[in-house]
Amino acid sequence: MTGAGPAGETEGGTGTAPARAEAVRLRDVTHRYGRGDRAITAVGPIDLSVPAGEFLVLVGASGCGKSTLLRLVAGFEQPTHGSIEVAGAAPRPGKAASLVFQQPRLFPWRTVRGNVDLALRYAGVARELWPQRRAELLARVGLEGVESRRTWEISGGQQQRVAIARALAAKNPLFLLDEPFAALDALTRERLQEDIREVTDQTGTTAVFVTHSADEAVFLGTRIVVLGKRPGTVVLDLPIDLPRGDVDAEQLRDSPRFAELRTRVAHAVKAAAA
Ligand SMILES: Nc1ncnc2c1ncn2[C@@H]1O[C@H](COP(=O)(O)OP(=O)(O)OP(=O)(O)O)[C@@H](O)[C@H]1O
Repeated sequence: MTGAGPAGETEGGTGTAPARAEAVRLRDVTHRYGRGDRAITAVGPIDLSVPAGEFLVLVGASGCGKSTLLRLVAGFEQPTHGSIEVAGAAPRPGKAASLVFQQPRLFPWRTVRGNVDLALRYAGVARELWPQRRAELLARVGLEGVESRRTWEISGGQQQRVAIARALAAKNPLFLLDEPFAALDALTRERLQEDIREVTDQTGTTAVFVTHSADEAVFLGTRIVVLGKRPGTVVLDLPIDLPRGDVDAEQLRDSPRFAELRTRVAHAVKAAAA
């Protein structure tokens, strides 16, 4: 990775590993809402480079501009200043990335099957391949056996799994996730954290994930960026050196290194918000 903001603290090696392709690049990005006296600067200036395959977690106090940053990367907003590239080009709304929000945003009149099939249709998958792809996706997110249910007949955690399956359907190399597990109970949240960690590791998907939780950030991220209070700039850019791949999640959460990193992140968030 490269590029904390000028005031930011950056950690990590000097980089002898071969350079990975750049999934996302923000150059001197600032975003303001409104005009004149009513204008507020939501975020920036920010310089950030996200290599392909990284799981970047954005943490920061409420209102510091995390969601704004995600919307900019998704192409839903144009930065007031600076530039953004996703895979080397300006982000195209709806095409740049797959998005997962706090609310699953499913189509309630459709079944689980119908919701996933719609995503496959949007992704341009040939209809004859849908049953096989759908089965793969539902197995991947641990949702076998509920295909025929309407979305209101399954739990909140299952609904979020459908949302993740839909996001995976597009085979998009970039995932943007805005507090996707915030509304779930602690146990379901932990299970989904484990699943999204595994799925992104296995598929090599680049992720930018927004959360308020230092715990969630340390468990998920290969790198954590803490934003200061509005307008958010990078105050800490921390590579996470916890093991990836086939790990025992419980052991990982209980490890001294995990606790150390969690404290570090929590302190940085608190100090930045003060
Ligand atoms: N569409 C908008 N129009 C005007 N102001 C906005 C708009 N969206 C966000 N803001 C303001 O920009 C600032 C940053 O908001 P944003 O939602 O990006 O922060 P956040 O860090 O994601 O907050 P939270 O953690 O509470 O979700 C806030 O002051 C917010 O009120």
